[in-house]
Amino acid sequence: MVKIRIYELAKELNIPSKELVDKAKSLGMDVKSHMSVVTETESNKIKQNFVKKANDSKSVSNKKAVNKTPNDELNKNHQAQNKNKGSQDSKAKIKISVKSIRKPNTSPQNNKKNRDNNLKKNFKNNHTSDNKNNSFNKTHKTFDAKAQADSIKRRQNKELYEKTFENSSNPQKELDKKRAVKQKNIHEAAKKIVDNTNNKTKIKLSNTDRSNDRENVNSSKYRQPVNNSHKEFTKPDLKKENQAGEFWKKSSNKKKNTQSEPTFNKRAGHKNHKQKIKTKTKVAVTVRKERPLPDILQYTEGMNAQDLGKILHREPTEIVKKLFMLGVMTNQNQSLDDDTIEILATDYGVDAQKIVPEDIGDLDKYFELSDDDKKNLKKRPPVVTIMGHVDHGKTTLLDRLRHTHVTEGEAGGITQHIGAYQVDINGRLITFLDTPGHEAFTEMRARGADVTDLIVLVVAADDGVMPQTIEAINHAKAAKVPVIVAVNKIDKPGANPNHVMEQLSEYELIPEDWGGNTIFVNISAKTGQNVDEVLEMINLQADILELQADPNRKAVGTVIEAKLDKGRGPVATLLVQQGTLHVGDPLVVGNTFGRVRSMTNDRGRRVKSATPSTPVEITGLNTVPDSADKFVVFDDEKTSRQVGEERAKRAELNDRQKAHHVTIDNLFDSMSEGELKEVAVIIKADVQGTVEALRQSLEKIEVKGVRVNVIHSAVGAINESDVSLAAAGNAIIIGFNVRPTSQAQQEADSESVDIRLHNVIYNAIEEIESAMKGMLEPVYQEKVTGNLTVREIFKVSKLGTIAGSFVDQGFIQKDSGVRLIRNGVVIYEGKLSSLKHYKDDVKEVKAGNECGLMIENYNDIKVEDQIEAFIMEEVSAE
Ligand SMILES: Nc1nc2c(ncn2[C@@H]2O[C@H](COP(=O)(O)OP(=O)(O)OP(=O)(O)O)[C@@H](O)[C@H]2O)c(=O)[nH]1
Repeated sequence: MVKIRIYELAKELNIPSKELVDKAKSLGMDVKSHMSVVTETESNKIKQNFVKKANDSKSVSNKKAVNKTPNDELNKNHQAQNKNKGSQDSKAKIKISVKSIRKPNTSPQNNKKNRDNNLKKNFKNNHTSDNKNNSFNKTHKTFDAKAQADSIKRRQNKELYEKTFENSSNPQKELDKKRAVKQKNIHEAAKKIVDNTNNKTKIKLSNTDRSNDRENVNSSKYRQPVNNSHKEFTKPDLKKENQAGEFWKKSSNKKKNTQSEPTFNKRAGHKNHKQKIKTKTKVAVTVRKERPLPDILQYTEGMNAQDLGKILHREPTEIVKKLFMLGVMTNQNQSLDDDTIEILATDYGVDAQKIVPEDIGDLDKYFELSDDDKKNLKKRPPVVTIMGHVDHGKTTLLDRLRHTHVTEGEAGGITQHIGAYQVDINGRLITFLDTPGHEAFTEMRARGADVTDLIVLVVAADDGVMPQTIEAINHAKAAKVPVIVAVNKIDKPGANPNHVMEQLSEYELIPEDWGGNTIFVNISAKTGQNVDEVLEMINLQADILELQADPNRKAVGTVIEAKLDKGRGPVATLLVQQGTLHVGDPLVVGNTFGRVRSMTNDRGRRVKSATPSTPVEITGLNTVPDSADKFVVFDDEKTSRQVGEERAKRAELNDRQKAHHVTIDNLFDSMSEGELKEVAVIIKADVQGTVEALRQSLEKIEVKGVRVNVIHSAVGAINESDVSLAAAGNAIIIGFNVRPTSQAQQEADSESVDIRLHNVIYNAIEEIESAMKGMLEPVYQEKVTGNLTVREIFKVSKLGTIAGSFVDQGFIQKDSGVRLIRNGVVIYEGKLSSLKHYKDDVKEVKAGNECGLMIENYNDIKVEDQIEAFIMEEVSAE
């Protein structure tokens, strides 16, 4: 037996299952639900029952169709309506859900209202048709049931809708809350940015700001201008969202230069975040608050607008603008002269003060005594150098002094050669430089170290004045150092001290006994006779010289000698000239620096300090200095390092430049620069007669303001001593019938000493004279070269007046000066602008020729005018 389920049958009959269940129950069938089964018979019974109903209604509708009544129309409409309604309902199901998602503003109440209206309408229509037509009533019942089902569905949907929105109302509220918080954060962040900008202090964002910003950026989606507050709960409409993102991106970009507007999407937000930082940086620069001007504009030479801007607390552009307004066209990097800076300062209403940077590399300034130093001056031992001719007994005398007064009384004391030593005579110290002879002395002088206070000139009584004696005298004179003459070897049988006195008188060393002021002591270095008297005389002379120094200040002095010791490193003998040198003192020595690590005196004893005129050997320098280098003690090692390095740098530069000495070629340059008021000359000749003749001739040369000073003249070859003297005294060596020794030539080359060799006296004299005169400022003299007569005038509108002239006398040149003379009166003086012979440009037109000439910037030339042509000629100084 075929059985059929209620819902299948309902489907077949196109009626709701429930209606069918009810019907089946009314027909007495055992049916409980739509899942209940009915037999085929029962099924047919139900079908028949429904078909009958349907036929009934069909017959009614057919009848109505024949007599088309308004009710039919209405029914038709009703059916159509219902049909539509059905489809609308099904759509409504979707619509509700969609609407609930997309258009939450369409409130449930509104929906309910609409649906109720529809229902009412349906009821109204149905009610009307019920009154009119019973069959319709039956149909209505069907529709009524359907409407009920729809109603239930709608209710369910409504509940679902409400439930959904009820549930969603909480997150919505939370979102609203969050949104409010984010909004607040944005405002705070914005406020911070503004504050930061105003304060100028903070360009970069703090972490907090950044995190806030990030949040703000994220929160931007909560700030969408969407009226539909439920949008977040729908399936995102990506297209729209992207559009919105683009919108916000754009709008954010637009607002980039104002304040940051959180962007829609995160990436854009991140990008914008960076832009925000940039924007803030930019803003911070532009709204920089001006700092007050300083009271004084302290500037150094060559400052530019940028440097001045920093000092004045102004933008360099402002400085440039201001200078422009003051009539100075410049840029930010261009150096400004002192006057411009002063004017600028005045314009700003501040005082200008130029600061001359201190030359840290200059050691000489530390040798100058301040007023304080002068208050502390105390007597100091004299520094003595022994000079004299070979074998006259210099070394013997030094040894005698050393052993008599140095090692004496110091059992086991080892005399150490450190280049200088001190002797004690009656409680007074005398410092002797240990290298005898004038070479070392001159070498020191040549290097700018005048450490010697006194010279002891040793002359052997049996030998008399010899060439090196004279050299020594000249060196002493050049150094302006007083001389004490020690006439030595008086113990020798052939000794003749008086003869020595006589000889020396010729060199302006006249004994006191003879009315002069030179101290003479007759001694025997070998026996020690009168050696102490020499020492006493030295002290006497020192008293006359009033040798003083300030022992309280920081030490300065000179290197006597220096070497590299294998075990101790650089070792230098220093002569303290001012102040007191202590172990541990940071110092600069020449072009090196260091700290006094150890200090030893001339007797090999360790000492902790050294007072003025004391020679000490020190260790602790970085490199070996040169003899005659100066040393200066500084406050700290940092400064000494700085100065030492600066000096080393300069020395390197100087090495590259050749030492400048006076030569015949640069003689006049030196004279006109004011370096020279006298030309120092050394004369060496083959015979004494020539030496004298040259000396006298040279000394007679008369050139305004300058004279020749023969600092040394002697017979013999030009030797190293001559060269070193010339180097020290900036002298020119003139050799007559003599040649320099190879060593002297080498030294002259290295020291750039000019040696001039002659064999005709006149030539030697003329060379010096012309060198002195020839480089004088050139004097120009006018020389008239020709006379012309103007014979014709050609006036050319674009050029001016061309004077057709005849050269009566001499010549006229293109670069000649011309005078236009009319009736014996000079009308105009100027230059030619063109000179032609016929149509050709020429350089010169001679007498007897015609020419066409034009005078520069002058056209008032008339026929019969005379033209005088002249040139300026250089004439040599008288
Ligand atoms: N009789 C005598 N001989 C002396 C005296 N002084 C030096 N002599 C001797 O003269 C010689 C030369 O003496 P030095 O002291 O070497 O002379 P110097 O001037 O130092 O010589 P150089 O170093 O060559 O320049 C030596 O043999 C000495 O012994 C003296 O007073 N009397």
